[in-house]
Amino acid sequence: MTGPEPFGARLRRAMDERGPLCVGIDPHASLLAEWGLSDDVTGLERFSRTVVEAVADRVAVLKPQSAFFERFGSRGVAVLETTVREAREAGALVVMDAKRGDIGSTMAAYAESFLHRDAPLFSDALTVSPYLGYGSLSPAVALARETGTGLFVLALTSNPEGGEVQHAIRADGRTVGATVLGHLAVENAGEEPLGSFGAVVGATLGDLSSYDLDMGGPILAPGIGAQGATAADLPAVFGGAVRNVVPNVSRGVLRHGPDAVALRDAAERFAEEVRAAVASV
Ligand SMILES: O=C(O)c1cc(=O)[nH]c(=O)n1[C@@H]1O[C@H](COP(=O)(O)O)[C@@H](O)[C@H]1O
Repeated sequence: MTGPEPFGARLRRAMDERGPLCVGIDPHASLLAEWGLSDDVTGLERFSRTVVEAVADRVAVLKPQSAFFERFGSRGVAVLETTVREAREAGALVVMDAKRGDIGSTMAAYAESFLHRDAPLFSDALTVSPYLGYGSLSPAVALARETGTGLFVLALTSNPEGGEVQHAIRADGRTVGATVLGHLAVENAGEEPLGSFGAVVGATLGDLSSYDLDMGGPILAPGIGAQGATAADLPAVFGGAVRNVVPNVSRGVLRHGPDAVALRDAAERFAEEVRAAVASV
């Protein structure tokens, strides 16, 4: 096979070697204050560097939340560029959480911003919204295939408001969320050991046995910690698909800063709980 190694294969290896935990880099103003940092670019830079130095050499995935960097304009985006680069250099895969979604021709530009090899914000994967129609994402799918990167498509989100759209029943009797999962199954068909086109499915959602989560790609599962889910919930929520789950914890880890050792210990506790939960299935 020619071309770069696909994201799904790289992610599977990282999950096997490091465990599947994803730590979110979400520099909320309230966390900057708790860490004794100023709510400005200097505080943002210190916060992000501390998280990267504490955990990027041990967790499979880091997920910077773009909004908390964009808040500071171009200088915040420059910090985001450095964060992505340093996290990748330390061996973590970076999922850029920017939740992009637009009509196809504009979607192509969003994809180039994060998934083109020469982009300053080049990341291993990007979160995207399919709610302008799944097909609107096709330029991002095409570029991801070319550059060996991936997408995480919002399917069943962790927030309580998501249901009015995602659980809505279409004319064919399927829910909108199930339809998104179906598109991803087609995208990932035949990809071994794991497809590159993942779904975002909240860990907060309870029993999802009415959904076919086995769509051949990874499942990014936010909601553990601050939103109330625990690692122990994962088997009940995801069933057999739990082996493809990348659980995300942001504030649940970040609130242990600014001490790097405390951050690392918190991430390792979550990683251990996740390992035990996955092994129980
Ligand atoms: O795509 C996401 O990452 C995401 C999807 C979703 O359904 N719910 C959700 O919480 N997220 C993100 O996951 C992170 C959760 O943060 P904590 O609640 O602090 O662990 C935030 O960056 C959210 O934007």
